Amino acid sequence: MLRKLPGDHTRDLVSTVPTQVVFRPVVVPTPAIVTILVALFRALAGVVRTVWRHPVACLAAAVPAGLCLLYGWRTGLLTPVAVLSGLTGWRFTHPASFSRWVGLRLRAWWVLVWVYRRHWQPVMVVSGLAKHIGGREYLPRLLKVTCTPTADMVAVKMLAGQSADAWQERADNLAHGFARPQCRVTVGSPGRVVLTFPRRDVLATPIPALPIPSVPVVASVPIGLREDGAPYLLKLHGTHVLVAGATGAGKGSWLWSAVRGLLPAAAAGLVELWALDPKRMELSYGRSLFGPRYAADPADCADLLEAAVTIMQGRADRYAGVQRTHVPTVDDPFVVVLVDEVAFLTAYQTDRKLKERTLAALATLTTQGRAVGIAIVAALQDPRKEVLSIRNLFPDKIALRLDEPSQVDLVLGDGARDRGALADQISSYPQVGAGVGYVRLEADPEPVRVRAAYVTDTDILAMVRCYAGTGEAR
Ligand SMILES: Nc1ncnc2c1ncn2[C@@H]1O[C@H](COP(=O)(O)OP(=O)(O)OP(=O)(O)O)[C@@H](O)[C@H]1O
Repeated sequence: MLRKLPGDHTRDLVSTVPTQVVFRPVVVPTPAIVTILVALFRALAGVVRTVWRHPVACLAAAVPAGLCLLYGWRTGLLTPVAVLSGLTGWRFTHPASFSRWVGLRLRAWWVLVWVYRRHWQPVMVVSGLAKHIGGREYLPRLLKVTCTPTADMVAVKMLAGQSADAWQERADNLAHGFARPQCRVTVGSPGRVVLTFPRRDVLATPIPALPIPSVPVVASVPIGLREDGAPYLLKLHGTHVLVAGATGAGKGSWLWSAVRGLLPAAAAGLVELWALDPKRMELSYGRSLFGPRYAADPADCADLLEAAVTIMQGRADRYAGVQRTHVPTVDDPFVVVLVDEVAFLTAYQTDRKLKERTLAALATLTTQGRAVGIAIVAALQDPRKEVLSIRNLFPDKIALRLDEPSQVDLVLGDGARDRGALADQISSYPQVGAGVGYVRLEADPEPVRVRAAYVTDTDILAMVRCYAGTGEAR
């Protein structure tokens, strides 16, 4: 109407204020039969849609109703009673499968209706994700809610032309709007985002040291848990990992969890664990696991790194034109060089020559080592470029508790904090926050929140008792 007669629209104006123009709706007289037919069609479409979307719920209502009509209310009542008793029995005998097939689905339906759909319009409008154009309101579409044991996942179709960044910037508004502690926004398929609202933090309490793998594992090592409760495996073979975190952030638990996971492979000769421990306070505790490949003095550390470079070059010469990737074997084991507080060897090293040797060896290993089976796992307190100029040579990064918001992007790369990596907000209370961090892998820009298991001194002593001598030169 307005498009056909552009001059007419002022006739329908009800009020204008500087920020808002309100139109009186245009009333078109319609014959009653048309209105009735439209209403009937809508009702029918609604019934078909409901049956299509919720077949089980419809069946659950239809069967007792049908039995009631055919055989009376006593028989009709029998079905829901039998179903309820069955469900109760299932709930108590197999809680895990009940939760997966029934509990979480019921919960998803309930939070869809009671939380997300009920508050959708006001939250979208107030957070600025809805749009008003020509007096009409356009809302992003709430597609589906699924529940995991720890979080609600809300799939959303964005408005045409909207970007995921706009949602990431309003993650805080969404969390408060739906009364959830946090909201993380991830990109689904084009035009869609998934909002993850954690209900309970599975990472809020320390995770005891994980069992030592029963078989040698090399590629991905069990480290701890992800925020969705799934086990977290850290890929080490074919990459290098930088773990950055303020003092007391729990960097040690990442290093020790990696060592613990690799011990069977080291015992089988498929992995060599090398340790550089300039502070002498971390890896020295399990020193006998590393045999002669342990160094604490900066000069010894530089020697050890150069020895790794020599191995790397030897392998590169042998592999050239023969093989392009490394396969761990007893003759060519996967070499994992653990470096605690790498800044002691680089930025804080006063001997310039030593510092240059160390940096050159680290840079050579991080640029050329992964294809020939050498990985560096380095821990660092201060992530500034002046402290570790080669930090970008580490493909995979982990940000544990950091002191300032700006440090998050320094560690994980631009935009990581906007994508939900709130490493500066991790609790400094060790019980709650030590070992917790955000992981950003080379292959995936979405940061994942993870907690490393806590390998205590007692666990390390037990590891030493079982595996001492593992690192002796073969
Ligand atoms: N994964 C963990 N879960 C629970 N508590 C932990 C964990 N990791 C470490 N802690 C606790 O936090 C304290 C500090 O840990 P840790 O020494 O590993 O930190 P750090 O980051 O290496 O600190 P620094 O850089 O000062 O050496 C430990 O003494 C321990 O009590």
